[in-house]
Amino acid sequence: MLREGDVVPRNTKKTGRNYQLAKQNLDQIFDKLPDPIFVTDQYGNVLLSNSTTALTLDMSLDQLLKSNIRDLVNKGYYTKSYALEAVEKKCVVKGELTTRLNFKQMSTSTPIMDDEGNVILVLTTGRTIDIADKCTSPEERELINRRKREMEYLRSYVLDTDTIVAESKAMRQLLLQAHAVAQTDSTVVLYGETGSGKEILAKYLHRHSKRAGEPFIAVNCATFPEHLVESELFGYEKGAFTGANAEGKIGLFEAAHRGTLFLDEIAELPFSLQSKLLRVLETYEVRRLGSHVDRKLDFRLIAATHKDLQKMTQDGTFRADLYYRLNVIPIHIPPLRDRPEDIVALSFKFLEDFKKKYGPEIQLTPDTLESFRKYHWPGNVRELRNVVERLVISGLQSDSSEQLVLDTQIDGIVSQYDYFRLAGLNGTLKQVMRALEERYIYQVLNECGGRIGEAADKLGIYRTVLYRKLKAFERERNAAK
Ligand SMILES: Nc1ncnc2c1ncn2[C@@H]1O[C@H](COP(=O)(O)OP(=O)(O)OP(=O)(O)O)[C@@H](O)[C@H]1O
Repeated sequence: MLREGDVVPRNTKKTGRNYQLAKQNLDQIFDKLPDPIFVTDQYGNVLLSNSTTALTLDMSLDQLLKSNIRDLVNKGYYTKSYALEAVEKKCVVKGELTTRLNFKQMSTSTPIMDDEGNVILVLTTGRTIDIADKCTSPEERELINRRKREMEYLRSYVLDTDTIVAESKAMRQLLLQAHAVAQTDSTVVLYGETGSGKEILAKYLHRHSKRAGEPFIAVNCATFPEHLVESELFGYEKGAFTGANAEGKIGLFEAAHRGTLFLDEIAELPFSLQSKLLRVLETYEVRRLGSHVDRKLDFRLIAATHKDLQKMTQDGTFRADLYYRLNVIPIHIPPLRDRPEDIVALSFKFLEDFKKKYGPEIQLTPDTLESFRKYHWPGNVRELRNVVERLVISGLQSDSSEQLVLDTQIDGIVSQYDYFRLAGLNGTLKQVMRALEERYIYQVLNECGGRIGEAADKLGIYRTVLYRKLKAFERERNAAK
């Protein structure tokens, strides 16, 4: 951060490191733009674009980047192309067009010329026109408004999934490392406590890799019953075993073909399957259960765990050969309590997210933030997100009762006085029971220092059930957005 008296380097020469950084990250800069944008060559081939453009056309960014504008017009993705007109006329061309998903846009195409005045590139930007107001019939207006809401949702989805808060030095370095690693095809193991951000980082690696337009398949090895893991991973042929789907089923390895396979909780993979996984990673061939044919696949593997895999190899619970095959690039995500700068930045991010969703004017007081910084966060970022959401919902801010709620959350001191109101518990019995269940689970996790197995024992449930519940809490919140 700049302080008074600091000398700000002036932007006189376009040779500095930051300029190079900006140039190198042009793809990302494009992708952050909330409006459609693309660059084509003189033949109409799309060279650069962003996810928003792809969304208005109902296609993936990768598909778009392999397309030609003339073909897109011929196939009805656009009603017309100003980019092609700009090549012909050699001047800026503007006008309205409609995309396949019925988005009306004001499009501006600007040609970029070489020294001899030949068009070499065309930059096209679009602004979605608010046509809802011009519609007369209520049905038409409703349809368009619905499309707009869908578009807003997709747009925020595209932008939000990419947002990794990295304010602490440790996380910044980690993201730099991740960015470099994303460009390679090496196997990565993400180590970190539950809720510390392994999956969001795996998605980041995928989105910044050459596989970005292909599938990202996430599999939690702890949530499959042992007898199902093999058929889920490898798939099976028709009638391979009793109870199998009559049509057969494609496995998750195959589903990840050309993309990224994310194996979460890899330490929970049954020992018998570890050697099978190793074989796949050595040959990149899989054979469905009940089949005699090996299928050649191409995917990148990212694994994650909160356990010490190396120690497990010494204990004999994890195959050493698989460990060495997986552990090509280990990335360790520090627990949230070790990066207080992120606690604060994440709190603000989540507060903003939830304010958009729930709308109340709410602020985090310095006391709240201080108590956040001091807290142990056994459930890491996921738990912080939950706490901020509860705070926003209960609307308890800048008075003494808010501190009580936080104390309740953080130190397990339950005040009997008007507990339900202060804790923001209301609604149907089912809703209150669910909220209490979630809170209790996090309290026990806290008492167990974040150790899932121990917490599950204490709660009297299987660890797989506990995982499922934690994921379900998150899913429900996402669905409620
Ligand atoms: N640095 C971060 N910036 C923004 N959001 C984050 C960050 N880290 C984690 N989150 C959010 O916190 C929640 C938990 O993260 P995630 O699912 O990636 O954790 P995990 O380590 O994979 O958890 P588990 O071990 O339980 O599978 C998600 O909602 C995720 O989006």
